Amino acid sequence: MSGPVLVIGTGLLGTSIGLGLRGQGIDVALSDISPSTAAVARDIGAGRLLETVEEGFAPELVVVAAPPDVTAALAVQALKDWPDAVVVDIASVKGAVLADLRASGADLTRYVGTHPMAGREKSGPVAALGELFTSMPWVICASPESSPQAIKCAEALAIDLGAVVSRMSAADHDQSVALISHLPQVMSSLVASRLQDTPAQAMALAGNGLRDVTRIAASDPKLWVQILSGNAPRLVEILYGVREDLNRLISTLEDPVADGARLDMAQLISEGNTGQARIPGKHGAPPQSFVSFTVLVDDTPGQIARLLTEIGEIGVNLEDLRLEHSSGQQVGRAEISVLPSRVHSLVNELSARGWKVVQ
Ligand SMILES: NC(=O)C1=CN([C@@H]2O[C@H](COP(=O)(O)OP(=O)(O)OC[C@H]3O[C@@H](n4cnc5c(N)ncnc54)[C@H](O)[C@@H]3O)[C@@H](O)[C@H]2O)C=CC1
Ligand SMILES: O=C(O)C(=O)Cc1ccc(O)cc1
Repeated sequence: MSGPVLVIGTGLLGTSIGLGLRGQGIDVALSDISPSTAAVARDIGAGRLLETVEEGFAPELVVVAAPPDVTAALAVQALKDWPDAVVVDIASVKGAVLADLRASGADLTRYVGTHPMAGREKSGPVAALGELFTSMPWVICASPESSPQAIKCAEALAIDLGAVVSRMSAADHDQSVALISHLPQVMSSLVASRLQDTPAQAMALAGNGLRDVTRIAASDPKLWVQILSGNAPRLVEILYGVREDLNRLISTLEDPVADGARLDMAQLISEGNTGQARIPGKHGAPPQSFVSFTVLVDDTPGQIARLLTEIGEIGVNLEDLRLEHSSGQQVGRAEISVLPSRVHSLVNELSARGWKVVQ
């Protein structure tokens, strides 16, 4: 893509797109209903303010990165304001936005709905990351009206930001994300909401299991009201199934020593094992097992950086890293994941260099 690109809505996603494109040297103009939000995005380096662009400014692409409930109206307006531009949106629900666009009567030749499957539980420009989309899926939901040139431009945006393009209809997209994104959000919020009145003494026992399951419970309620209501029928179908599973589990646990109860419990966990193993690994590759071990790291500045540098010097590719810090302890725990074939030599080498390794 050569640009320029106009980003409308400079929150987490819009600013991340601006940062990523600026990193490629592409001219980016920024616009937000909140002038101070746009100014923050500009200050971070995501582009220049739309009101400061020169006469005759004509974007190649307009990216609507505002909340789902205003996305269709902004896309209609952008198609009018920028008659030579391709207009894409990145809203998390696609069917509802497309239906509103069609109802507006706008010519949708230059419009393509898209959805980067990358985000964070935070919102606003300050949380933005230029690398947010690297190796993450980006769904292109071309509609029958979209021109081949508009589709190519939408795909170029995703590719330029390092994402992996995946093509789907809006209906297939909404069906897929109901399970892959909206169910996890709801389950995470349901678990975390149980913690509201938990005594501090119990909360102090929290480990990574709880953190893993509840990370996205910190998401923005305003955004999620719009996402859940925009995809409610698909999510409800899945929740009926979850309700049945929950009812079965409750009956089993009401009499855990009954004949067959233990088999039921084992089945629940092992069915979860099967589903979990199907989650793709890095770069959309098939799931791959890594081996993890823990290195104890002194709680002093620069220790993590030194550990990572030394792993690089040893020549082993770090597949994942998780840091855990126990309150009141002078030591942090760095959980390192690598390919099984590399673990033995890495552990030996790190131990020889004086690191405290626990497996
Ligand atoms: N948060 C996430 O992880 C992901 C979000 N998305 C989608 O990206 C879009 C943006 O989400 P976030 O960046 O997370 O939200 P955000 O709340 O960080 O940013 C939204 C921005 O849009 C602006 N805005 C609101 N109404 C506007 C209007 N009428 N005109 C211009 N600007 C307006 C707001 O002032 C705000 O700066 C949403 O449609 C969301 O569904 C897609 C993938 C991931
Ligand atoms: O935080 C995460 O891991 C997410 O998965 C965030 C997210 C939120 C909304 C989307 O439409 C897509 C991704």
